[in-house]
Amino acid sequence: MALKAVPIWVCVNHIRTQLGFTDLGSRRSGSDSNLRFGVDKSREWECCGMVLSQRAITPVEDEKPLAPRFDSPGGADQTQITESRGFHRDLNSLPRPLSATDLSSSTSDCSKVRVAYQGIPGAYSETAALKAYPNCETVPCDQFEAAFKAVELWLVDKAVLPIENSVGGSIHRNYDLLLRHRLHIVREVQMVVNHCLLGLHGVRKEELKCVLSHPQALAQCEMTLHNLGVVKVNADDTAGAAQIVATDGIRDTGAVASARAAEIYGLDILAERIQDDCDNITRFLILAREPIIPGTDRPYKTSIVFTLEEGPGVLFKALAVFALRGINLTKIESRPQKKHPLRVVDDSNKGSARYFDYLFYIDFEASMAEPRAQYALGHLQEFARFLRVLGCFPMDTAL
Ligand SMILES: O=C(O)C(=O)C[C@]1(C(=O)O)C=C[C@@H](O)C=C1
Repeated sequence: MALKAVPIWVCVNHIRTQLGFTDLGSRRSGSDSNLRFGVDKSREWECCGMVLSQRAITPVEDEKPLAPRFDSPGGADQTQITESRGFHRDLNSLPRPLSATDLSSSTSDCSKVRVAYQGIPGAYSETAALKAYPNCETVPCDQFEAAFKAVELWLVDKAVLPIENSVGGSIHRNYDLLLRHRLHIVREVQMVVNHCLLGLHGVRKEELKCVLSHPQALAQCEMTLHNLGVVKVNADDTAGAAQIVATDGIRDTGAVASARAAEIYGLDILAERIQDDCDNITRFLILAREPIIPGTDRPYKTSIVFTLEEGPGVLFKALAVFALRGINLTKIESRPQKKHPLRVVDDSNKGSARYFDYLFYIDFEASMAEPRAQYALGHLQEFARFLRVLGCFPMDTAL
């Protein structure tokens, strides 16, 4: 497998303190892993340096060589040197370093952004993409996996991913995808989701026998659908359900979807705001190939994932690194480690014990530009077996 330098490589000096740590097993300190109130600053910087070297190079399967340029007397030599190291062959072709202007423009001038989402036009994920980037071009994908791949293959700039809902809870599969892929969370979007019951023109809701929708949407309308006495049928996404109802033309089948989907697929809205909780909010993440440069100009959140050793109080210690620094946690999620779901711990007196092995996902309210966040992660690194920063991004405070 070839190694290829990605654009982030040139940004590393600008984001020294802000990026994630990966695979920290080999760096763990054998010394003090007890809680303490201060940390050694030099150590924090050291671990960031380690991260940068790991983040600078991403393995790719299909490296396309850059054409060498000989526009200066030293050009050929320079090209040979960089080629032999397997890095950039042409330093002039490197992307320019990101600046604070890039960060602010990425949220305002969105005209050329292409955003992949799972579903078809009219899906809530598409609306979330348009909320984040009002002038963006939305690109439908059949699966979430395809949306991730579209970003990785440079077919689109970003992907939007529903991650949790105020009624249905976490979308676990999407947590797993975050870890499996190497994209960065660059933004979050919180959106009120008002579900409608849709049907063919002239149908009354009492006539419906069957209702199609995305499982999350069906779960969010559990009581309404139960009271209607309909059979719930899963569809890939809410807009896809509306499309099926429209194209199949079955009068006793409805869909739970958005008002926008009703308009797109020419269906009647039989009932509005049918979700069980009127404050039905879904949180979406926007993912990109490169992280943003975190600031302190507004409230930021940082998302991390880590694993811990087995033992009493380890999770307590992990969470205390934030509490000790007055950092608020907004989310904690645990997922099984799919490749190593069980950990065997040998206790020579009592034989070996088998434990479920977990990944912990945490969102905390602080920017990686803040020393307290850097210290907290340096501290966590002391007893985490693995730690990765999934992204640091502005909090969505507008609803
Ligand atoms: O099916 C859609 O329209 C989606 O965008 C998916 C999705 C989800 O996965 O949670 C998004 C928002 C709503 O919570 C319901 C469904």
